[in-house]
Amino acid sequence: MTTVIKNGTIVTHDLTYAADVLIDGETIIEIGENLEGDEVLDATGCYVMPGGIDPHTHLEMPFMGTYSSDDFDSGTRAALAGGTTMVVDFALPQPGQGLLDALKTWDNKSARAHCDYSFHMAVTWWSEQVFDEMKTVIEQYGINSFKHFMAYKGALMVQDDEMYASFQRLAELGAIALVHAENGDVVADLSARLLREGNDGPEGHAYSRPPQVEGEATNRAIMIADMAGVPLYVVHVSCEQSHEAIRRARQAGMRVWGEPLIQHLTLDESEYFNEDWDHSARRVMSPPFRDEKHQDSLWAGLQSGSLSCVATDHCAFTTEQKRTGIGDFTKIPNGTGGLEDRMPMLWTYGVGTGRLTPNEFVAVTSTNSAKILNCYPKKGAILVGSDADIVVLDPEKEKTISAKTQESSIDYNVFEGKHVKGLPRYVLSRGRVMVDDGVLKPSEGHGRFVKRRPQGEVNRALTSWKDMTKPRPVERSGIPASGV
Ligand SMILES: NC(=O)NCCC(=O)O
Ligand SMILES: [Zn+2]
Ligand SMILES: [Zn+2]
Repeated sequence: MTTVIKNGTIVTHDLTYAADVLIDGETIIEIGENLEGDEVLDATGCYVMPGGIDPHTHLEMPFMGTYSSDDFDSGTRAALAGGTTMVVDFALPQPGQGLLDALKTWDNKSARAHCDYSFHMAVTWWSEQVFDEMKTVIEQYGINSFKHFMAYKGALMVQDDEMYASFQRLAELGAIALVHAENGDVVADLSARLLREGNDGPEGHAYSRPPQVEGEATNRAIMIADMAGVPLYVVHVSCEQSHEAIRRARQAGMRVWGEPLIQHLTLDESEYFNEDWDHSARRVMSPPFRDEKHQDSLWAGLQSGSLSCVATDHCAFTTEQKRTGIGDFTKIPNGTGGLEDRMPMLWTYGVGTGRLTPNEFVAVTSTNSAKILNCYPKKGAILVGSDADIVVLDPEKEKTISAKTQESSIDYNVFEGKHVKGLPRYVLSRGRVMVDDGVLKPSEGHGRFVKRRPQGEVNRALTSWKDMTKPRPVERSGIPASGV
C-alpha cells in the first residue's frame, strides 16, 4: 500500500522546499510534485520533517535500588506522541555481568516498543571478558557506541585506567565512546559533607554537583579519548565549563560531540529551591539544572554547532520512588522524563524564539544523531530510500503540557504548565501512521532494532590521522635499530 503526504513543506537539516512525499510500505520511494497514493495525508500549512531521534533514554532501567517507571511500551508511546520515531537506550550490565548477558535482558524489554530503537552498550567494569565481548557486540549485534559513567561511585563508575583501556579497544574496533562526565570522587565527598552539615534536601543534590565537577570530567574524558584515538560523545552537557571543554577540543580538531538535554535548556536551578519537597525531588537528575548563564551557553552551542544533539535522558521515576530520598538526597533516584515534550519544547523555545532555524531544529533533533551513530540516511532523512519515519508538524497547533494527558506512566511532568506551539499532525513510523490528525494510534511490538555498523566516516578519518601522526623511531646512521 502507498501513502502520500501532500501539500506540505519539507524541512530537512539542509533544505526547505514544497513537495509531496510518496511512501510504499516502510520506505520513501518518491519526492516531487503532484504525487498520488492509496492513502492521502494532508500537510497543508505543515512542515514535513524527519522523525525525531532521541539518542539518550533509560526505559525500565535498574537504578538506585529501583527501576525507571517508563518501559518500552509507555516510553515509546510518549516518544511518538511528541514526534520522536526512534530512541537509543542503554544496555547496562551490572558490574561483573557480561555484555552479551545484559543485551539479552534489553532485547526482552524492548519487544514492546511502538517505534524503532537501538542500544548503546555501557561499560560498567573492565575485564578480559568485556574486552572480548565488545567485538561481538559491535560486529554481530550492530551496536557501535559504548557509554562510560565517570560518576555514581561504588555503582556504575569506572576508573580512568578502565576508561582508557576501553577507549583504546573502541578505537581499534571502529566504535565511539560516550561519557557521563562528572567527577564521581568529588561528588561523593561533597555529598557526604553536605549531609554532615544538615543539607539533606533535594537542593543538596544540586550543591553536590557544581559545574566544576562536570567541566573537569569532560576535559579529562576528552584528553583520554584523544590519546586513545577514539571519537567521543559527551552526554547531558549542562554547563559552560563542559561546553567550553568540548568547544576548545573541536577547535583543536578533536572528534568530540556534545549533547544538551531539553530539560537543561529550558528549566533552571530554582526548581531545587521550591518549598515543596516533592516538586524539587521530582527534578533531581545528574547533572542538575543550572542557571541562565549556562542555559545561554547551551543555546549558543546549538546555534554555532559546538553542541550537536538535543536529547532527554528520559529516566522517569514516580513521586513515590523519589520519596525514598526523604532525609537523604543521595537516595533520591536520579532522572527526569521528557520524551513526549522534547520536540514541542525545542520548537517552542528554539524555533519560536528565533534561537534556532527550522533546519537547525531538524539537525539537532534527528539528523545529527543519525550521522554520529551511523544510521544515516536510513534514519534522520527525508530521502528516497530512507525509512518513512516522518513527523508532519503543525506550527499553529498548541497545548499546555500536563501530566493528566501524557503517555508517560508517572504522576507528574517536569514541564507541567508550559505552553507549547508546534505539535504533530501526523507521525509515521516506517510508513505506519502512529499519530493521525493529532491522535496517537500506538502499535505495541511495531518497533524494530536498528543495527548500526562500526567504522563510520569519523572513525575512519581519525584512524588515518592517528596512524599518520603516531610516534615513529628516528633512524640514525651507525646506530642499529632496537629489537625490530
Ligand atoms: N541523568 C540521570 O540523572 N539519570 C539517568 C542516568 C544517567 O544518565 O546518569
Ligand atoms: Zn548520565
Ligand atoms: Zn542517561
